[in-house]
Amino acid sequence: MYICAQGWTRGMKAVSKVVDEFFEKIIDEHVQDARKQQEHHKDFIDVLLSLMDAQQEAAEQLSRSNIKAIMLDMLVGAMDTSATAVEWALAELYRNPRVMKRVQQELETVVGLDRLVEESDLVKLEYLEMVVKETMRLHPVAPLLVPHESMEDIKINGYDIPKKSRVIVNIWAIGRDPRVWSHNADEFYPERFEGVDIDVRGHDFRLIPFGSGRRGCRGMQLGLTMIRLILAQLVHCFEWKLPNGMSPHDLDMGEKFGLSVPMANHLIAIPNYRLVS
Ligand code: HEM
Repeated sequence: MYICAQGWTRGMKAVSKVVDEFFEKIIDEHVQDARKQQEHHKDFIDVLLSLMDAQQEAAEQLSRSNIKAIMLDMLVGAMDTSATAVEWALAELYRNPRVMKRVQQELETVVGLDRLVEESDLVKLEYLEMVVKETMRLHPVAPLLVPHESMEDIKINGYDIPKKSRVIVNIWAIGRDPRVWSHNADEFYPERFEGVDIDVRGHDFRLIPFGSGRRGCRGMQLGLTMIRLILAQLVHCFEWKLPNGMSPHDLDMGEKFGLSVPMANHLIAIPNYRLVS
């Protein structure tokens, strides 16, 4: 018999029960809305439910448990990642007042100071996009992606990688490699992306914060939009000050290592409203 001394199994079962009830409630609400044929915008759960209904006769049917598993995947993938990226971006902006000024100037030119930034503004905010890329280069949220498995024997750079090897890609190291990013690889310098065709969408292996290929991040578009919009709104609406006369150079940029890498000590700053009304 196995006894879990720390009570982890019991703890995990309790968490799993709470999460399961939460997902059940969301699914029930969607089923009821669909029954009442209420006019509403069809979301992700509606689509999964209609697939489940359409496949009732099929051999491999999508079940309610499958839907809950997909919801859990989405929740886990989405929760910390965007928040961590925004926090790193803000910390770098504090440490680099020149870059902060340029982001604010771009926002003043494109949006002005009498309304909030909207999602439709994002395409015009080119410098902000460079700031997000530079943040993801130096502070990838998942620095080792997630472990992959090679499907075939392959040779890369003279190394034999047998089929079924566990492959871990160190994008943290790629992002700081001077052979890839030149002598100022450790510097936060968004201008390095000016006029250079490097995106974060998995096409260019120098910068793959969302991974690449068919196991790449499913929520990349949502994640990118959230990071850009939240960062733009925070910088546009507020002037930020560090507490107790702290200098930007005293900021602790230490990392807390895990599957995702947030700041070791969370950023604390004081906002001052800066819009006209
Ligand atoms: C800043 C935001 C995000 C970052 C940096 C990020 C990063 C990643 C990375 C690195 C992977 C592993 C890719 C690989 O190993 O090749 C991944 C997988 C995944 N992400 Fe994200 N993610 C973000 C936001 C989101 C959001 C918002 C969602 C969902 C709404 C999401 C859902 C997923 C899912 C479902 C997977 C697993 C894909 C699979 O295994 O097939 N992610 N993400």
